[in-house]
Amino acid sequence: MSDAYIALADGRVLEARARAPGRTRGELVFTTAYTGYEESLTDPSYAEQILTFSYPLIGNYGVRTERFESESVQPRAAIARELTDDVAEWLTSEAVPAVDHVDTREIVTTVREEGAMACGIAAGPDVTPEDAVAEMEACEPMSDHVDIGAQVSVTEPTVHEGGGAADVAMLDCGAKGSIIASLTERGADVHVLPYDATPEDVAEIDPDVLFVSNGPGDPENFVAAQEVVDAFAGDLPMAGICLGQQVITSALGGSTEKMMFGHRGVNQPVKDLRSDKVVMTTQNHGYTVDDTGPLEVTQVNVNDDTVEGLDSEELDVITRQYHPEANPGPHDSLGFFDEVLELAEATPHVAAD
Ligand SMILES: NC(=O)CC[C@H](N)C(=O)O
Repeated sequence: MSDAYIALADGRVLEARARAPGRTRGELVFTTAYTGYEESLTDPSYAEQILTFSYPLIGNYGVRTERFESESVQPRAAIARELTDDVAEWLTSEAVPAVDHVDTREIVTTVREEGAMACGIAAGPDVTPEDAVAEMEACEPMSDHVDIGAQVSVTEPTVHEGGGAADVAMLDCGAKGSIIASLTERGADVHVLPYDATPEDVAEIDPDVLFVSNGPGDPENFVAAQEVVDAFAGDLPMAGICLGQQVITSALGGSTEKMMFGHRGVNQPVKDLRSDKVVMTTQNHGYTVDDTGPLEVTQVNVNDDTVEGLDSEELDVITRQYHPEANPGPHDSLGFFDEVLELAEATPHVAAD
């Protein structure tokens, strides 16, 4: 008898071992990252998802809060071939269900062939396969989580001082801590605003650059952030990472679409079209820009040609689909933050009309 079950939308129920008890549901995704489980498990972009690790052993170098990207565990549940006691205890204390002793290759190939899908988990003494199926059946599509920003954003404006080299107004749609740190380390003061901040809130800061953070779910649901981008387009330099790229593009007249299973890992090759160089990048996204609107494609994914970087000299915009802050992952693309600071210093302060 198993003490954990994973129910998939295609009707299968997999047996597993409970490592942190509970019942839950979410969109089933996988990451191929072989390190960085603490960063992934605290990345707010994983809200409402169940994260499968394709790397078989997760937890082999402990759990340290210095490596966290936010204050809590963000995916609804974790699945691995083998979770160490350290990770199991951490997830138990955070009340996030976790299971292991399951064939994660089967889960990964299923998601690759059928797409990210609804999933239910039931773990702990006395659970039944039907419990997991009931969870899976109650799982809503990601785009139905219309106010997902409220789960991951600050509720009050917060300032992170970096020395006053520039004032960055950041719309916090679920920002990773290391994105803020990458800006403060370069001397910027980062004024973090709630995901539903208004153009007036941004104008009050009188920033040098508007930054739209990463975040979970469907970018089309971040309506307030799109309104802010629209209000300042052409007047204020802008930058964004991941959801930030998607929100900026949509607000400027482009559009996004859902990918079949997305990109999650630390070895995604990205080609810069201007220098012809390829760098390795960290990624975590399930949507992609399909119509770039007024923005020009500067970087593409070598595997599938999806848009990885955009800019507009006229509008003073630079964005990345991947994660240049590289937590976890290769440091090839850290220079993006220098470009953001250059953008910030290039233009005098303006206020919203
Ligand atoms: N890391 C992110 O910002 C993810 C963006 C968006 N939620 C997606 O899945 O595409």
